[in-house]
Amino acid sequence: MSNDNRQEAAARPPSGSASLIPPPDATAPVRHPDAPAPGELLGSHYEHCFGCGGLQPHGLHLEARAREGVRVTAEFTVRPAHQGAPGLAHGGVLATALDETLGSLNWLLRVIAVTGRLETDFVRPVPVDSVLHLDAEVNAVAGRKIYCSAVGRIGSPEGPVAVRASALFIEVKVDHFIDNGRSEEIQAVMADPDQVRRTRAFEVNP
Ligand SMILES: CCCCCCCCCC(=O)SCCNC(=O)CCNC(=O)[C@H](O)C(C)(C)COP(=O)(O)OP(=O)(O)OC[C@H]1O[C@@H](n2cnc3c(N)ncnc32)[C@H](O)[C@@H]1OP(=O)(O)O
Repeated sequence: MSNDNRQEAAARPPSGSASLIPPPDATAPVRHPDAPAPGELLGSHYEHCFGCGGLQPHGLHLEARAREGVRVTAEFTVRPAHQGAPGLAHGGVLATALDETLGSLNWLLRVIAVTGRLETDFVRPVPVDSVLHLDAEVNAVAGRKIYCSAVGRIGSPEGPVAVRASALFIEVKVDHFIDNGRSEEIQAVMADPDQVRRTRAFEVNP
């Protein structure tokens, strides 16, 4: 793709399916009064998470930071282990970085929500050793449905757009994990007061 065509693609709004368009009765997202302050690092929701967990040796180690409103930013350094084509990031890894950044918006709403749908536009290849600057926000909420979007830019927050995503997150109860997760990990989490505290931080009515 030529540079002109890439610029045009970056300027285009993401082409989303109908289920990613908020319904007419959707409302603006509300930042929870106890949400982390703008500028604060959000921390990991689960230390073994592939996206953000510090104890996950194969993970992306994303660290998201709260911003004003219902918005977060994160940086992701593309390592050789993240390659798809020679010297370039794998698209699935980039989608994971977007998914994790979008998931961290949970901290600002203080709800527990999982990805129902994630649509990604890959606008430009991302070379190994690039730092991808991710910026995600919640656009609207309708009942349990959280409509959000994210963009990733190469090299700086003002750098060229490489990826965009639109997503629908669905609010769930803690039981979603207890009922569906492997019992080994669920029991380990429940026995760890720090992990219980982290999970509680997402709940509006703990
Ligand atoms: C402790 C904090 C944890 C934070 C984790 C963040 C990590 C990063 C984010 C992730 O990667 S999460 C992991 C990947 N996602 C999943 O594993 C979710 C798997 N899917 C499910 O468990 C269920 O399908 C889901 C909970 C999403 C929905 O099932 P439910 O039975 O609760 O809801 P339901 O199917 O009734 O749908 C509720 C509404 O959402 C809509 N919906 C659900 N899935 C949709 C979908 N895929 N596309 C469009 N709309 C969808 C659905 O149409 C409906 O709309 P209406 O209320 O208007 O009728």
